[in-house]
Amino acid sequence: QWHENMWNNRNTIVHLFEWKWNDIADECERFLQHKGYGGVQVSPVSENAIIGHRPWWERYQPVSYIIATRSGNEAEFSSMVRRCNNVGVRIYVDMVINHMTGNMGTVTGTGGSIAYSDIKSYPAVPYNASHFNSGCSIENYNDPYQVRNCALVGLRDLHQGSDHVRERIINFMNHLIDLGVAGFRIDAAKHMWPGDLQYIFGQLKDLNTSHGYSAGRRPFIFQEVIDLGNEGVSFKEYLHLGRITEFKHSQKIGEVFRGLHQLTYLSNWGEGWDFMASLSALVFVDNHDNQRGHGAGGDKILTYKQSKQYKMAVAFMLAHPYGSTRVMSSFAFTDSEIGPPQDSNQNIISPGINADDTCSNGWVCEHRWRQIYNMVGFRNAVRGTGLNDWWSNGSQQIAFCRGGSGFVAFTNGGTISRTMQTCLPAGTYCDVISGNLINGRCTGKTVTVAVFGWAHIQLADNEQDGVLAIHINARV
Ligand SMILES: O=C(NCCCOc1c(-c2ccc(O)c(O)c2)oc2cc(O)cc(O)c2c1=O)[C@@H]1CCCN1C(=O)/C=C/c1ccc(O)c(O)c1
Repeated sequence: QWHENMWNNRNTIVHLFEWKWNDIADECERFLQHKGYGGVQVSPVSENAIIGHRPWWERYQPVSYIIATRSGNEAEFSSMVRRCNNVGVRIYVDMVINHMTGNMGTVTGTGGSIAYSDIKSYPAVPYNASHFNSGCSIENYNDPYQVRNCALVGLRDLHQGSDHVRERIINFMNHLIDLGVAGFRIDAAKHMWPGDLQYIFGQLKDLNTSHGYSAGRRPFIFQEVIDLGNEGVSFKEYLHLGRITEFKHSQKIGEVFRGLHQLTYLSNWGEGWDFMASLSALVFVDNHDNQRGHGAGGDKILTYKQSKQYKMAVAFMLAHPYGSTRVMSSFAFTDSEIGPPQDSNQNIISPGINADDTCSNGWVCEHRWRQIYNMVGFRNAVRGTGLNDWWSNGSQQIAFCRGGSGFVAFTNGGTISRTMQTCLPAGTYCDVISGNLINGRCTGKTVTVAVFGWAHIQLADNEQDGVLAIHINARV
């Protein structure tokens, strides 16, 4: 449950937040497979409440476990999983199983189901009042009982100790496994008892071998446990169940690349910064919630809006061996509630793809930014290596090798202009931050590595990007 079940020349999950299933299938075939992305985290697939202004978080208020949302229906979802698996891109489903909707009287779902949230009746599952916890709402996050047994922001809190609730959840997740998914994000895991989750995960099938998984593969599990170290519930309670989102990584990497800590202190990044063990961590720079500025990590979280620092942070995350990596792919927003780009009938608008491979129609597509997709390629090239030959100028300039397969340099202040050890075999390499290797030529900087790995590295702090990266798969 800690292994992503990706093809071995792939890594990194991209969260295609709010994308439609047909568009994700297209993206797997036309882009993700070619850039070495290993999988896609999709938005919740279960029918959700229709809430007036269509806020992004309406998808986190289930009405049933029918696959019917603004992203598409079951047939479209099933086709997407098949098409993406066929090109080696795995699908991970965002599971909202802690709760159903808020208390909003009679509510209609995106698949047309009706629910009576005031009396905790969800006939399309079916759930009735006996399947929910008592009416308390969470007041004190330092009380682990409240956090699990009371309602999160008033959302109807399911009782995962109930046999019926367990059976409905297990049945839904096993159906998704039948359709070929590789694993699950467990939303609001902190709000469910580890014992209940352990029971549920234990009843999940092995992955469907007709989608290319070897026999006996277990679903990849990554649990959303927001724990910055000061609440009653600790991430430690979930370590034995699967990976866990490491929000400290998101918070601290934002602080570092905003200049609040000098790069030289990144020399012990990971467990040295009080993060959880690397093999337990799912890491990211921002996520769908905290990119809006009021989630975990506060206003220091870097997003597409601070593009230079954001690309440096993503590049560092992908260059460093710590954790299993996830790249955020957003729609543009100014208002923190607003949902995805939609037409006059409130249908989600598909991203347009420009001639330069960027997106239009209100989609940011960070995963299509050259500095980001090329670092996904870097992470593939250095697979299996550690971090070695760390260098720093003692403040805002650092560089390191990944085995003998890759080299990166960062400056967050001042110009690097010196001969450095790149650990790479002699040859001519393309800097994959400033350009691509196309038809045997570098469209950006070229780095000539001499014998014993020495090369002159030039990186000014007024350049478009404060990063330089070379690796064995970008060698002229
Ligand atoms: O002000 C809000 N919420 C209160 C503060 C955020 O609390 C929420 C947390 C939350 C926040 C901090 C924690 O330490 C924690 O344990 C939980 O997790 C959720 C998970 C859901 O599936 C659905 C939700 O509505 C929430 C949520 O409201 C607005 C309006 C309602 C939705 N929402 C939001 O802001 C929605 C946020 C949201 C939605 C989905 C997520 O997966 C998520 O992490 C956050």
